[in-house]
Formats: sequence, structure tokens, C-alpha cells
Amino acid sequence: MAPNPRVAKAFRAMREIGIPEEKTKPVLKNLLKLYEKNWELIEEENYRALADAIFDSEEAETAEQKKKHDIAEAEALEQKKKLELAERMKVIEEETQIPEEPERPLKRLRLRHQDGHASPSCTTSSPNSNGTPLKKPKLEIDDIPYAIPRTRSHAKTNESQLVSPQSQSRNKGKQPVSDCNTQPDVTNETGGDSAIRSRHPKDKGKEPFLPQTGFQEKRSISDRPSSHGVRFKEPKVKQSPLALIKPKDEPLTDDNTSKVVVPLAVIRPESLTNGDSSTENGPVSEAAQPLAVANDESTTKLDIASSSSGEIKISLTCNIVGKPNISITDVDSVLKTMEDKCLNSVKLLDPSISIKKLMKDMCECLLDNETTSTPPAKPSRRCCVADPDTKDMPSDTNGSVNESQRVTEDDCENGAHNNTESNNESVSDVIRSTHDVNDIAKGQESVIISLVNDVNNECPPSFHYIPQNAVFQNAYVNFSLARISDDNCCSTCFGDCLTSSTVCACALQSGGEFAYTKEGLVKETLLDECIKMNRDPQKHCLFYCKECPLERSKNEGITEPCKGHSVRSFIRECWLKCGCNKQCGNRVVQRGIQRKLQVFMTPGGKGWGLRTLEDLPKGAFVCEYVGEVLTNAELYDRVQKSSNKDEHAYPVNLDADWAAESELKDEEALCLDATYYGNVARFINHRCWDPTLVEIPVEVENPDHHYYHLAFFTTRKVKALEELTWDYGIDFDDETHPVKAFRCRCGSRFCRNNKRPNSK
Ligand SMILES: C[S@@+](CC[C@H](N)C(=O)[O-])C[C@H]1O[C@@H](n2cnc3c(N)ncnc32)[C@H](O)[C@@H]1O
Repeated sequence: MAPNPRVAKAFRAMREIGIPEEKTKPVLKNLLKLYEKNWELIEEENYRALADAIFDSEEAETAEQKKKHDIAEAEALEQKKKLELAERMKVIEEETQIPEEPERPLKRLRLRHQDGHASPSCTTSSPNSNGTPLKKPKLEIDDIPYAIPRTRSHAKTNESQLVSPQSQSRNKGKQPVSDCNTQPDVTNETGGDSAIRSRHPKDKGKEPFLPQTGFQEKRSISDRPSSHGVRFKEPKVKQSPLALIKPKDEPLTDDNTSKVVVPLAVIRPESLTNGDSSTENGPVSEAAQPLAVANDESTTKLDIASSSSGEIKISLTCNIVGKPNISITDVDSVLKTMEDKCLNSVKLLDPSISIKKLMKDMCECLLDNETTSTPPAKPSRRCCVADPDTKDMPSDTNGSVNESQRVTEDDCENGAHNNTESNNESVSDVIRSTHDVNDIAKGQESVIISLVNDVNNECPPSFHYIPQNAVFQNAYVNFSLARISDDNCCSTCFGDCLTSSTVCACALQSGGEFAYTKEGLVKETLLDECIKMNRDPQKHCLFYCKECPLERSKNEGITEPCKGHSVRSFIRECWLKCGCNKQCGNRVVQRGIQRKLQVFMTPGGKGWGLRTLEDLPKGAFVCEYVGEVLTNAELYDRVQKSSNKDEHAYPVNLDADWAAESELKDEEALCLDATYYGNVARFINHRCWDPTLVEIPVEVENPDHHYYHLAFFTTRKVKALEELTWDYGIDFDDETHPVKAFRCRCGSRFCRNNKRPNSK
């Protein structure tokens, strides 16, 4: 068939510019389709459109080819990498292979544990952690949270320091926006039965400690309690002479080896299996706990040993042929070199590898393993140490617990530690978990607080017992006497204010009534009001900050609106500037724990709990929530940095009087965290409904209410051995909360975590 003359003409025109017919043909075909056979468009400007289309298609083809080539190259590279990786893995395997012998005991012990024998590892008491090896809060050198005095960045003027709390309250600039569905009972303000101090013009409610605002409210991270045992890296803190309490300086983990004075026992792996303990490396203390030795077939030997006081020593013996006089002066540089070596030779390792940490982990594994090796018939309570000096337990009156119900010295004898060096806290954080079962407070309270576990093998979490709050770092807590004006104390009183015929100035501060009865109990009106408010904070006066410090602490650029704080009633106690004596009836909380209490393992999966060993009347002071005083920003930071956010002890917000503040500075927006430093209150479990305790803010030293004490009082009569519980105010529906809520096992009828299907 004769070619279409227009087609032939197009071919010709393209040939003239050097494009062969076979290239022109497909492009022309496409172009005709595109232009719907409109030849004029193609022939315009001497076939310019056709030429352009041909050039474009050439370019596209080249690009396609290049792409294919690149893909092929990448695949080849990938393949090469895989081969290299496999090669390296092989090398690592060969290099890190541990001789079979030393490993065997570990494996066996783990298997025994898996076989269903009680886990001897010191787990946290989280119900979820049952049966898993202990993950103790690791406090590394830089991690130890000291109770450090605040570094006050801006001091208040003397003028403002001398303003009485009430006038302070009156003079607060802004009128808080409140959401009072039910107005607080104003009769209290005018001399009702309760000794509350209204901090807000209209307020009279209590407020939940926790920054929560009611059951349906979403709370911010610092609002909500969370479980203990979180690991976090604390910011480095500066020491200042203004601490409330400065806990003992903790010795640093890595220095411990230098403090080991007791020769360490070492046992060969084979002797672990037959119960025979042969030793080496010099004399062995009688009480030393045999551990393990790993022997390299060649010339290197790894020893792991513990002493009677619980230190663990890892030592590596190398055959340094040709360098007989070697002396290592700088361990850090050795570690650094080793880390570099690891990174260079085995490039797969995490760049933040730390040999120190590896060695610490090794210690933990070792402890785990060692505990697992305890015969199941007599489980070890390795972390618990009975101190012979504190053997006297609370007497058995009023239904007190009997001897068989507590963990005795015998219970602990299988442990790695005996009591000979129980006062020696100069060891690693492993040892920090050592608690005296006869007195967890270690003599720091005026009563002994024992600890028992009749349920499982768990040890109490690692923390420092402190009987009073301690400032962590930035919290502004000012106890200066100059801040207490004459109106603010009863300097002319004498003896016991409660029995005085004249009305004491402190009573005037709280509406003319003391909060306590002569028997030292909180008066019923105040108590019932607090209980009611805790049950349904929504129905009470809620205050919304204009700029909420809790939201601000998140430091996320856009500050979310305040979720609300309940305005609470305060108890006001006499203090140093008052003329009364220490036994004054208006000094209850400041005298500390007076009741017989016991930390015990709950049978219902809530971990450790607190119970009373004596019958308690309604309104009795039990204990204060004691912990580190942190700013909310510090707490937020702390929780964010923690690797296990849901294992944080329940922090509480000191926001009971934020309504009285026009604007809170960061260092004034405070909270308490008992995760690392705390008292018995850190063991009190949550109960959604009808808890045995209620928390009430108590003013002792501070006329302003940035800082105050949080005291627990009984909500009803409590029988000896009954568990003490309080409502954390937790919102179990808040799934956006960074700290995961636990699964509530409070067992109460109206448990908020076990709602009926359509209750939402
Ligand atoms: C402040 S601690 C209380 C003491 C804790 N049980 C312990 O063993 O240390 C809070 C933690 O206790 C546990 N807990 C408290 N109340 C609970 C409840 N009602 N149900 C389940 N677990 C609870 C949770 O693991 C929570 O994170």
C-alpha cells in the first residue's frame, strides 16, 4: 500500500534533521492519536511538535534506562552488604562465644524459675511484673536523685513575704474562673465545725490531690499517679545549703569496688551444681555468697563474686605475657578504649554502648540468677534484711499481727546479705533495695513499721525511706520565720491550744475552729466534706487556671487549656512561732506516724500495700504522703525521660490552693514524687470507692500554699489488719495519658476501671 503522502512528508522532514524513520514512526503515531489526526498541528512550524515529541521520548527512554541501571546497582550493593553482615555476625559469634561451662548454671536456674517455682527475683510490685526478673530502678552515678535544695531564681520581696495568707488570698489579682456546680458549704467559713481555711473568695471545697479534675476529666502527665519503679536519668543537680532535708549522699555505684573490704567468694560453676563451694582468689569470708566464674579456655578468666555485705565484684584475669609490671591507673580510659574498640570492630553495636552499664547489667543478671538458685521450699527474701537491733515488733494488742505473719530473719537467711553490714549503704543500687523487714523506716519514724510477704517471693521496690519531704532541685519552698506574721501564729498561747479558754490565733485563721478534736481526730464535718469531695470532685468547686502550670510544664509550644483543679479545705496546724508546746492538740501531722502500720504483700495482685496493725477510729491521722518536692516541669521531664513510664510511683500535685494564685511561677507549681524517696505512703494502694483513707492538705510551715503537707486520715473505723487505701483520683479512660494506668484490682463495687457496659 502506498504510504500516506503526509506521513511520507513527515518522515522526510525528520530525516532532514537526522532522525531516522523508525524513531519517527512510533512518536508520530502517538502524536496523531493525541491531536486526533489533526495534521495541521503536526505540520505547523515545519513539524516542530513532532521533533519535540521525538526528543522528549528519547530523553524519557534515557532516563528509564538510567533508572534501571541504578536499581540494578542498588540491588548489587544490598546483596554485598548482606554478605558482609553475615560475615560480621559470624565473627561476632566467634568472638563473643562464652565457654559452655560457666553458662550452664545460669540456664539451669532460669529454667527452674520457668518451671513454676516462686520467682525469687526482686520484681517491682506491679501486678504485671509477676514472675519477671527484677528491674530495679537503676540509679547510676548521674542518676541518683538527691534531695537538693532549690536554686531560687527570683526571691519574693519582703513585703510580699509578710503578707498573711488570707490577705494574700484577697489580694490575688485575678478572679479565678470557677465551675461550681455546687457551691461549697459556706457555713464552715463562718465558724462551722471544720477548721478549713478558705483560700478562694468562694471556695470551700476540697480538691483531689492529683491534678485530676474528676472522673471524666483528662489529666496531664503530672496530674496522674503512676506506678513506681521508673528508670530515669536525672538532671545533674547542684547542691545548695537550703535543702529541707538532704538525704545522705549516696555512694556511687562504680566506686564500690574500691570499698570492698571483705574478701570476695568465688565459686566455680561446677560447684554450683553440686552445692560444693570451692574458692579462689584468696581468703573467703564465711558469709560470702558463692556466685560464678567464667573460664576462658585460653588465658582469660572472668570472675563474679559477692561479699557478705552484698557487693558484687566482676573481675577479669588476663594473661599479660611480656608486661609483668602493668598498672592501670585510669579505669575510665580503659572503659572508653574498650567502647571504641567495640564500635570499631563490631560496627553493629549501639553507638551509646557503655561497658560500665554492661557490667552493671551483668550484676543484675547475676543477682537474678543467684536468687533463682534458692531452693523453692525456702524462698529467699534477698532484698530484705532483718536487723537484730530492731527485732522488737509492735505488740499484739488490738488484733495486732502475730509473729508468724511477718518476714523474720530466718526468712531472709538464704539471701545474699546478712545483717552484719546492713547499715552499710555504700554499695550499688542493687543494695538500695535492701529493706529492713523489721522496720522499713530504719528507725526514722517514732514507730516501727514492719514488712511481711506471705504471698509470694517479691521484694519491696528499691527506694530511700525518708520521713519528711525533701526538695529535689528547683522547687521554691521557703520556711523562713520572717514570712510568718504575728497574725499568722499564736505566739501568746501556752501549753495546749485546744484546751485554752481563749480563741487561739491559729484557730482564727481557720474560721475560729480547730480541725482536730481533743482526741486528736479530724472533726467529722471537715472529714465528711473531704470524703464527699473526693467521691465526686465535679460537683465541687473547680478552678481553671488561666495558664495552667501543668500544661505549661509540657513545654509543647501551644499550652493546652487547664483541665481544672478542685479548691480544697486546709487544716492549719500550730508551728514554731506559736507559743504552745509540741504536744498541743493542734499539732498532729507534724508529730509524724503514731500508729502501728505494716507494709504487706496484698493477695489480690496489687503488689505491696499498707495496713494497720491496730484498730483505728474515724478521723485518725495515719501518715503523710512524703516524697521529693518537684516542680511540675521537673516531674514532667522525669517521667518523659523514664524508660518505663507506667512504673512510676504515684506523684501528687500540690494544687489545692492554685485558685488563690493569679499566676504561678514554675518553681511554685509543685508536686510530690515518692518513687525514689518516700515514706510508707508510697505503699498505699488505690481504691475507687469507699477507701479507708482520705487526703487533706495541711499547712504547717508555709503561710502560702504552694507547698503544704498531704495527710491521710481514716474515713471510718478501720479494723486491725485491714488494708489502708485511698482514691488516687485516677482516670482510667484517659488513653492519651503518657503514663499508662494500671488495671485496677480494687475490688470495690463502683470500680471506675470495671464499669458496666453502658455506664460511660
Ligand atoms: C503508689 S504504688 C502502691 C504500692 C504498690 N502496690 C507497690 O507494690 O509498691 C502504686 C502502684 O500500685 C499498684 N496498685 C495500686 N492500687 C492498685 C489497684 N487498685 N489495683 C491494681 N494495682 C494497684 C499499681 O501498680 C500502681 O502503679
